[in-house]
Amino acid sequence: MAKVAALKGIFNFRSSLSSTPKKSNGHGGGSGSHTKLKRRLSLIDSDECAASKGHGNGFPSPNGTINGRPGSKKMRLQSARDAERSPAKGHKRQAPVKEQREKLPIALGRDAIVEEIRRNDVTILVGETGSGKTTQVPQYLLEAGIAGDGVIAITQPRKVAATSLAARVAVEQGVPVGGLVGYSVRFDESTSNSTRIKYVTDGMIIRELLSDELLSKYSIVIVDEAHERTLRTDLLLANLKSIIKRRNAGEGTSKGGKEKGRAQRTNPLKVVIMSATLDAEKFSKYYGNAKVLYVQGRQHPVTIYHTAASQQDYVDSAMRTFYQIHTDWPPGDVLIFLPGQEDIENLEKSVELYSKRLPVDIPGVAVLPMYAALPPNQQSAIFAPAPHGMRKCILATNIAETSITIPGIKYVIDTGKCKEKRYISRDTGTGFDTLLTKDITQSSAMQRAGRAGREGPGYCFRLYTEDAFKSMPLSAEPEIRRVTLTSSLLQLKCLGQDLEKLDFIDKPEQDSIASALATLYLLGALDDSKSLTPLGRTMAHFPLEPTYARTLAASFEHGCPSEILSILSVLSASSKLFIDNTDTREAASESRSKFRAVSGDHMTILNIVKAYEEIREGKGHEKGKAGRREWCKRQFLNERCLSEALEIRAQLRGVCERMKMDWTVSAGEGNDQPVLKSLLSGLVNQAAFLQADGSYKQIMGPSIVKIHPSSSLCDKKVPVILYDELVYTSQIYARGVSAISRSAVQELAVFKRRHSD
Ligand SMILES: Nc1ncnc2c1ncn2[C@@H]1O[C@H](COP(=O)(O)OP(=O)(O)OP(=O)(O)O)[C@@H](O)[C@H]1O
Repeated sequence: MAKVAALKGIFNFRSSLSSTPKKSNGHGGGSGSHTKLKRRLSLIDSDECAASKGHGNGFPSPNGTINGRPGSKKMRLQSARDAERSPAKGHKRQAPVKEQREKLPIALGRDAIVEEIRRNDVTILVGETGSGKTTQVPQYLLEAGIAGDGVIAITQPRKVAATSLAARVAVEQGVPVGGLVGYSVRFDESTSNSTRIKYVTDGMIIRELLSDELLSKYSIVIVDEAHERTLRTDLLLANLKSIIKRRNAGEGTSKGGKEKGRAQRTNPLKVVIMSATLDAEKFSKYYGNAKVLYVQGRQHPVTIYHTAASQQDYVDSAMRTFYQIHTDWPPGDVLIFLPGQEDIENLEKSVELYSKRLPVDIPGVAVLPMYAALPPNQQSAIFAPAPHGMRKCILATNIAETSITIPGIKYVIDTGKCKEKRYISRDTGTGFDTLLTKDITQSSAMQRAGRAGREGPGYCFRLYTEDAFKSMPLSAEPEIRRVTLTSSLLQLKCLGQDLEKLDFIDKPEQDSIASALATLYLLGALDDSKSLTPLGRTMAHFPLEPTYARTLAASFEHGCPSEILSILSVLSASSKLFIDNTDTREAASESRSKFRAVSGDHMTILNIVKAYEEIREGKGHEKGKAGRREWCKRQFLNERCLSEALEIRAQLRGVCERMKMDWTVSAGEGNDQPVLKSLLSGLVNQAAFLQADGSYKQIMGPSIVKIHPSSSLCDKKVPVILYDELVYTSQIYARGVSAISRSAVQELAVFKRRHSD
């Protein structure tokens, strides 16, 4: 015990975390160490995660309740205490899956849910996190025969949720994944003719619309986590609305004359909208007053703590809170929510550093990062049990916020921050998305807390005050109102639909629509009458942003798809290739000089990919994974980016093959011009002329930009540049820069004249 006390001294919890509890939930009688923690944290009871809560939280009123497993507050606290008294309980052997299924709160409402969905075209189902919506509802519907001969699709905003849910439901059904239960996510599918329950990302089902506009193979589409309001979910909701009208004999809503209509139906569609934190009324109205069902209760309680004062340095607070849990609390893994990769990497280093200083009688820590840019095999590592005797500490972005159950998680630490995509408009009428760190919403906070308490009682430590929680907006602004619509507009054009006319739950801004139209016109995907061109149709087949899809299409004209695929794969990876900061810039530049191409950064990227491939093939001195990592480190390159890029490239090559486009064609060693011309076709909006004072002026915009110090062209003066992105600091910098030829500039000038006529 003396050792532990000394350890706490090292971490020196802030006074804001050391204040007296504001309000106790009454389960303070546990171990001495637990009492100490309570003194440091302001302890409040969780309303939004409590077992029997059905109202008072801004969500469902009990009126529509069809099911309940209403544990009293006393009962909940009792079970939490039990867990603390016998720490081993957190790791107890799970009951057989059949028993687990029957114990879920949703199980009591099974018949009522099935009956309501049988009777209605559209049903909205709201139930607490962990009540069993996502895993059970599809199985109930299949077992009740409601799906007929069709497939039941369950959409998810994220890949990892779709694949892990399919795995879980396959276990529950006692079948292998890809048989009765399957999944389909970007570039990865596991289904067969016998698949009847299919977990699918919202992006994939939108893509399926391109080949089957009525989604005719599905008899039921369940839109899960609808509260997230991703752009793709909103697109799907709008399409489902019109598909129901067309497939269900023109009735469209869940009310009125349906019995008569039903007799004439051949292949009707049912839609179920689900979430734990949903504005049910809004969705109900949107679907013609669709029926709303509430599933009350959660299987295990989650106790929530807020800090007494706000935390300036959330990464540091997360680290201290983690070690407080690790040294004081019973066994159980910890999930920490952070906004992005950079914070995750920083915290990973700190947690690992301190774990080496733990006294011998304190268990070790297994730190696992979890963010979108990680390769799938590293993402799935979080689902494996911690090595014997260790505590798992998962550092995640909001990729782990909804839907998933991570075995072993008992504690959640919520920093209250996330990254949100936002559209920055330009005066040219076009714009781009950028990621901004911001405070989360109440809905996110509840979802994050809901990742604990899935296998037993859980605890959520919020690194923000209760007042801060109360002043958060209930849910995020729908993506359709804040991100660029270019990609979606292109997909809709392929479906023969008009973004302006589609019946969205929230309409997009006129400016965003105009900007998306302008960009697609510039890229040649639309003609003067806003109609889709054959080029636009080809572009839509590539799972790339339209600018890059245009570049790829152009590379086939210029005879260099092989090179362009390598470059675009790096640019499409979720993390940056160059590890770059002011301190190491000179050393990095020197060690990378051997890859440097005269024309600039794009050809340099190509040289790096080629060198990395040789290392992977074992041609260098560096062997194995560790050797590759060491090689990258020496050149200040990010290995994660390169390995992800090779995966992306393989997937894109597959798409080209399916479209009978020969991606093996190459311009040949040192032949930069075709590659740069192809890039210019896509990045037409991202070019600038040299000015007399050495700065550059955008061709398609008003801004004066400088070349970023990290660029290989930083101290060169070239007549025209094209760039990947602009970075706003004290001035505007162009990053990822290449020099383009005068003839290419002339082509661009002609293009610009034509555009402004
Ligand atoms: N992979 C898994 N391993 C172990 N148990 C699981 C797994 N997936 C789900 N469960 C169990 O099933 C319960 C219900 O999960 P499900 O995802 O269906 O709930 P939900 O109501 O959809 O929750 P959410 O709103 O958070 O998505 C979990 O709380 C957990 O007990």
